[in-house]
Amino acid sequence: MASSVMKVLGGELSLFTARARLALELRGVPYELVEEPLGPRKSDRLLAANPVYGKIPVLLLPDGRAICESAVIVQYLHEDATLHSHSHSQSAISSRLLPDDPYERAMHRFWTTFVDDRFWPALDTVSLGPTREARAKALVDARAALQILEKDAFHFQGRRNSEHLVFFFSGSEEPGLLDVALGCFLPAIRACERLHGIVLVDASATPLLQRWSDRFAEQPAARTVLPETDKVVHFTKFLQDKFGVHLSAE
Ligand SMILES: N[C@@H](CCC(=O)N[C@@H](CS)C(=O)NCC(=O)O)C(=O)O
Repeated sequence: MASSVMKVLGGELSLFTARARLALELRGVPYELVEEPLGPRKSDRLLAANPVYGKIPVLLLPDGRAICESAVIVQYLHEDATLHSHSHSQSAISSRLLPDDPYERAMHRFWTTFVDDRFWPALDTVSLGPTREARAKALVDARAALQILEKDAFHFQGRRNSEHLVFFFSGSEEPGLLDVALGCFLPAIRACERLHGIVLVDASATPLLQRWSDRFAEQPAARTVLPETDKVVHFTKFLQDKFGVHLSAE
C-alpha cells in the first residue's frame, strides 16, 4: 500500500538533505527520512528516483513521484498549496519559504545559486582539497564568498535588517529559501573552523552573518535537523581519510 507521508531519501549528515528537511520542518509537513547507504554503491531505489545525478536528497511524494535537487525541493514545498492540509502544526501553516514580491523571489534564487556555486564548493575544498595549495586557495575563496554574502546578500532586505526589525534573508520572522540554503551549511562552517583552528563567521569578520546564524540556529527546525558540529568534524575526518587528505603530513 502506498505510504501517505512524504519520504526524503537522504542522510543524517548530508547537509543538502538538511536543506530539504529544514523546509519540511518549517512548513510543518510530516515526512520520513530514509537513510541511503554511504559509499560508491548507490541503492536501486536512489538510482530509480534520481537517475540523472544519483544524489541525495530526493523528495518522494506520497504517490511515488520524485523531486530532486535540494533548492528545487524547497521551492516545491513553498508552491504546493495542498501541503496545508497535511501540516501537523498550526503555527507552521503560515510559514512561507519565498516572499510574495517577484523581485525578492528572484533575489532568493540568485543568492541560493551563489551559495551552491561559489560558497559551498570552496568550503568543502578547505577540508577535502587534494593539495595544500588547493585547500589554501579554497579558504581565500570561502572567505571572499562570505564577505560578498555579508555585504550584498542582506542588501535586498537591507533597510529592514539594518534596523534589526527582522533578521532573516526572508525579510520576515520566519526563515525562507535563502536562509535554509545557507543555514544548512552552518554545521560545516563550524566544523571547518574547529578542524583548522580558523574563524569564518564571527562578530568581527562577518557581524551580520554572525547575528543571522545565531538566530537561525535557535529555530526549532534547525535544532531538529542540523547535525552537531562534532559529528560533522568526525565525518569530515572520515572523508579526509577516504580521499587520502592528510593535513599534518604535508
Ligand atoms: N545539487 C545537489 C547536491 C546534492 C549532493 O551533493 N548530495 C551529496 C550528499 S550531501 C551526494 O549525494 N553525494 C554523492 C555523490 O555525489 O555521488 C542538491 O542541491 O541536492
